[in-house]
Amino acid sequence: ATHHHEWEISYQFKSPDCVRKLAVTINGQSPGPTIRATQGDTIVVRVNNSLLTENVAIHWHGIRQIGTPWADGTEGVTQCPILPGDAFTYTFAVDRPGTYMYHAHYGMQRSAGLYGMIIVAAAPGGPDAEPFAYDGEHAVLLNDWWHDSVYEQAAGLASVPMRWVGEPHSLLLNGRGRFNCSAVAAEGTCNATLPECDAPVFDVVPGKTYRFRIGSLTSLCALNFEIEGHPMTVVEADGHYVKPFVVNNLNIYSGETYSVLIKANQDPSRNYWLASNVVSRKPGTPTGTAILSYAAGGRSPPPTTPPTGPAWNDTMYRFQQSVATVAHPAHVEPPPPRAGRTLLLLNTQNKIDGRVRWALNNVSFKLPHTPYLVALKRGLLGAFDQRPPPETYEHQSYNIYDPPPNPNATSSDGLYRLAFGSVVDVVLQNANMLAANNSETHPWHLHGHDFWVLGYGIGRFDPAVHPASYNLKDPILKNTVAVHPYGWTALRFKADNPGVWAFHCHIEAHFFMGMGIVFEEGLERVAELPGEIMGCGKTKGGRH
Ligand SMILES: O=C1O[C@H]([C@@H](O)CO)C(O)=C1O
Repeated sequence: ATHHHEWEISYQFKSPDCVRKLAVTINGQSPGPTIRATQGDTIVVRVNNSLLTENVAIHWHGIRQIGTPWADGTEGVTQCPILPGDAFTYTFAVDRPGTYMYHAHYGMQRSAGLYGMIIVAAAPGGPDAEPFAYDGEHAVLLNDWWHDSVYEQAAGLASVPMRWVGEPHSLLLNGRGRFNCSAVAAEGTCNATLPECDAPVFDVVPGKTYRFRIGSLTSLCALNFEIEGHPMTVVEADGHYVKPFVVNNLNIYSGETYSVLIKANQDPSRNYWLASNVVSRKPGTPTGTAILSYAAGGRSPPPTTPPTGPAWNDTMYRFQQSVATVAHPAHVEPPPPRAGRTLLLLNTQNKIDGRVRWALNNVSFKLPHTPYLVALKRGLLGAFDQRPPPETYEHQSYNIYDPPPNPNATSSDGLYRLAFGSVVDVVLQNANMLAANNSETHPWHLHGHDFWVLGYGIGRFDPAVHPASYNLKDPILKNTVAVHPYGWTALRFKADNPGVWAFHCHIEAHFFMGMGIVFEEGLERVAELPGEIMGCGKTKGGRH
């Protein structure tokens, strides 16, 4: 089946956490409408940009875009942005069942409210049929939210000295949160009685089993999600079935999705909290909440205090969940036994011309003005730096526990060109930031592929030692993975999807500050590019 959607992108006054703010909306909504389809369907979304003075581009997060690399929606990589007044049609297949998301991929626009969920049902009776059963289903999309505009945030990040975005004002569940209005200075901008910021309610019937699809598109925060009194069995991660394991609460990083099963087996005379809490950074934001409602409890808030989650700085707790996430025994897709090429990427916070930036092997990423896909197809060699970025760093001598000894870095828009069909390993090594005694969690997201997660460690990655302990038996396939503080994460993928693909930290501020790279593979196999991805108005695609 083909599903057609007509979207109008516009600014609207919204009060997701009871505080009025301009948000980028889809057909007046933030989050936007959930896209629902069945595996094998085609999605057609015509995006009309009514932002008046602002460009837009939309990325379909977790959808591999096989055969449609120009529909990945990554401004500067796969397309020119959609200009105000223009329309752009994204057409792509959803070839795998699972829980996915979409969001703006232009500047820091995702943080302005342009995001939503994609839910793809398994083809009935097919090889990807779900290896678990449930009676009902709910979806929870997690986010963090600031009252400052993304322009204030971006300008702050690019300033000397940098003005960091700081901790979010609110945590949102399905686009709703609740700010304490007494803390808002301006009269009339906070209204706690608006239905728009009422806690979302999820109904359950006693005795039944529910699937919760949970996604996070936070701009900054790693989150811990909990359903008070209801242990969760993890069954899906990023569209892949997981060997089931039970948690009382779930750590989820920006760009990840999970499905969990819960049994509605608690005292049905009351309600229970859904709670999201900041982890990995010292929390400065109240718990985000929603209500699990057994009918007898009506819509009323639970009688308890919302759960506050595990200790925010318990890295090993989160590490253990990462390691526990492996492929379901009946759905193991073994990785190729070895890679033809290995990239060792040191993640550091640096300074360039006084600006705080992030770098990989001391190169900070900047997006080119001409999208790579177009530049490469047309042989426009001057459109970006032709020198490939470095494949490794001084891994034997670099002390990841110290701030960078030489914080200076260079910036580049060069990319890694991969042999089509080759197997590539990437090891992401985390390190200390500019300030002493701190290393953050970075969720890395790869476009156009799922990768096998071969291993995690805390400390210095040693290429002579650690590959021997890789999980080649049942690694999970994912599109987003955490690199823990002072840790490393090893992943493997096949460069078998012709196109140009971004790979970056999914923290909005960090990609903006240069924390990403780009891969090209099989460019000669990319079909003729649709003119729509280039230029604007009547000159789009070089038409005259
Ligand atoms: O890039 C970042 O900058 C701040 C901090 O290092 C400086 O304020 C922070 O927490 C980041 O992740």
